[in-house]
Amino acid sequence: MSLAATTPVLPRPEPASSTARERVGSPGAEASRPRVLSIAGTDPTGGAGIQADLKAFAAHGAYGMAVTTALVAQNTHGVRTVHVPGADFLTEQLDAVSDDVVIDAVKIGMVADEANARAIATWLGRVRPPFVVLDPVMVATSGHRLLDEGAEQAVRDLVALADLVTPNLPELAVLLGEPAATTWPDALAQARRLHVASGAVVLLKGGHLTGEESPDALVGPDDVTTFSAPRVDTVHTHGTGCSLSAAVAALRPRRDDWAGAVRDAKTWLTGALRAGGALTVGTGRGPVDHLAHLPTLGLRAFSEEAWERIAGWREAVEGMGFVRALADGSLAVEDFGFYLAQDAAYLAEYSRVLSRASQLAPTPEARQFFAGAAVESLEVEQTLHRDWLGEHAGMDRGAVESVDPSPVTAAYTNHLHAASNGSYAETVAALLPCYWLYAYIGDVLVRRAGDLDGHPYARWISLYGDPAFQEATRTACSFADEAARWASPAERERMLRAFELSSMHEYLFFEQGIDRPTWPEAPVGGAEK
Ligand SMILES: Nc1ncnc2c1ncn2[C@@H]1O[C@H](COP(=O)(O)OP(=O)(O)O)[C@@H](O)[C@H]1O
Ligand SMILES: Cc1ncc(COP(=O)(O)OP(=O)(O)O)c(N)n1
Repeated sequence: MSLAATTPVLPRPEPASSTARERVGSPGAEASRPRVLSIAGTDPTGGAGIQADLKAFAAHGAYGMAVTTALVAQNTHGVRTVHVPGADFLTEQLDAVSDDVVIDAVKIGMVADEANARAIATWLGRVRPPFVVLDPVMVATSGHRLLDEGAEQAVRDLVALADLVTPNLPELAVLLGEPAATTWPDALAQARRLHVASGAVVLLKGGHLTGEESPDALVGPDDVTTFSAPRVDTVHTHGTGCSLSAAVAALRPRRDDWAGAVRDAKTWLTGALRAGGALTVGTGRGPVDHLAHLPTLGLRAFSEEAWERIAGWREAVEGMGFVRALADGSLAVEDFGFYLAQDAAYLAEYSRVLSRASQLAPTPEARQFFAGAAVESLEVEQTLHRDWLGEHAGMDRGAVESVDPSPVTAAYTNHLHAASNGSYAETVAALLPCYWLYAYIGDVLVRRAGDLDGHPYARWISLYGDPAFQEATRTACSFADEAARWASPAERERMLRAFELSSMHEYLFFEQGIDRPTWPEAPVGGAEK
C-alpha cells in the first residue's frame, strides 16, 4: 500500500513569509550561527530526544532551541512512562519561539500523539522554516512505543510537509504500510516509494541491518546517494537516530545540499559512536559521545598535566645513583659502556617508533619533525655511541649493532611499539618522556657537575644539556598538546598512561647502568621419563 494511496499529500508549502518572519527579519540574516529548533520528547539521561538534539546542534556550531512534545521517563534501559502536556500547550511553545526568533532549520522528532502531530502540521503551515527535517520516531529500540498507535496517519501527513524524512527500517515500513525490509536493496526500493508518494527526500538509515558497514542513503529526485561508514562494534547506540537528524538539520543551512549535510553528520556520528562507551553513562544501552570531536574547554595542556603526573618519577630520576655518579665523574667506565650499548639498541627501536609517528602525523610539520628525529636518532646518536664504545670498550660497529637488549631495554621498546599500534596521540605521548626526561636529566647533570674541565664525561654532559635538544623537547611537547586537544577523554587518559609508563621505563633504563638486569638462564629440563 503506498503512502499516496492511503493519504492525500498535503500541498507542500512555499518557504514562509509569515507575519512573524517579516517582523523578526529574514532567514539567516546577520546571524553568526544557524538558529535550529528541535520539536521532540525528552530523555532525562541525555542520550536521545531534545537533550541529544541540543548537544548535536551545539556540536555543529548551531544555536539550539527546543519545544517539548512529551515528557518521557526513560533511561539507558528503556522507556517507563510518557506524559504528553497536550497539543494546545505545544502550539503555545511553538508560537512563543516563532513569534520572536527566525528559525533557520527545524528538526521534528517524537510527536507522541495525533493531536501533537496535527498541531505541528498547522504551525508548519503558518511558519515554515527553510529546512524541515522529520525523524518519524515511533518505537524506541528498547521496544517501547513513542507514538500512539492511532497516530501513524498523522505522521504520514507530516512526512508530506517535511523536506527531509529520516526513517529507520521499521519506521519506513510503517509509513508505507509494508513489512520491514530485511535487505539493503529492498529498503532502497521502499525509500524510493516513500519519496515518490510524499515528495520528501528520504534519508534511509541502515543501522538496523547487520554487516561490516552501516550504510545510509539519500533517496530523492536526483536518485540515490549512499553514505557508507564502518559499523562500530558497540551496544551504545541510544539516540543515534535523534542525533543524526539533529546534526543534519544543524548543518543544512550552511551546506549546498542535503548530501553535504548528511556526509558531515555521518562522519561525526561514527566518531561519536566510537567514543560512546567511554562515557560510562548508565548500565544499559548508553548514549553516543556528541562531543567526541571537540577539545574540552578548561582542560590544561596535556604536557602540563602529564609532567605533574610523573612528579614521583622525576624525583626518583634526580636521586638515581647513575645520575649522581655520572655528575661527579665516579661512574665506572664499564657501567657507562653498558648503558651506552643499551642506548644504541634502544635508539634503533626508538627510531622505528618515531617513523611510525611521522606516518600517523596529521600535519606536514609534525610528519617532518618525527621523520627528521628518526633519522637523527639513528645517525647522530649512534655514531657518538659507536665512537665512545670503540675507544673505551674496544667494540667495533658490528659488536655495537649486535648488542642484545637487556630485559629493561626490551620492556621499554615493547611498550613504545605497543603504543604505536594505537593512535598518533598515544604514540607521541609514549615517545615524549625520552625527550623530556633526557633534557631534564641534562639540566640536573649540568647543575651538579659544575666546571666540566677535566671531567671524564664532559662530552656527554654537554650533549645532554644541548640547547638544541631542549628546543626539540619543546617542539615534541607542542605536538603532544595539539594531539591531545582533539583527543576524547578516554584517549587523553590513554595518552597520560602511555606517558607515565614511558617515564617509568626511562627511570629503569638509566638505573640499569649501575644495577644490571639480566635475562634468566633457561632452566635445565630433567631427563625425559
Ligand atoms: N553500530 C553502528 N555503527 C555505525 N553506525 C551506526 C551503528 N548503528 C547505527 N548507526 C548509524 O546511526 C544512524 C541511526 O541509524 P538507525 O539505528 O538505523 O536509526 P534509529 O536510531 O532511528 O533506530 C545511522 O546513520 C546508522 O547508519
Ligand atoms: C524522546 C525520545 N525520542 C526519540 C527516541 C528514540 O531515539 P532513537 O534515536 O531512535 O534511538 P533509540 O534510543 O530508540 O535507539 C527516544 N528514545 N526518546
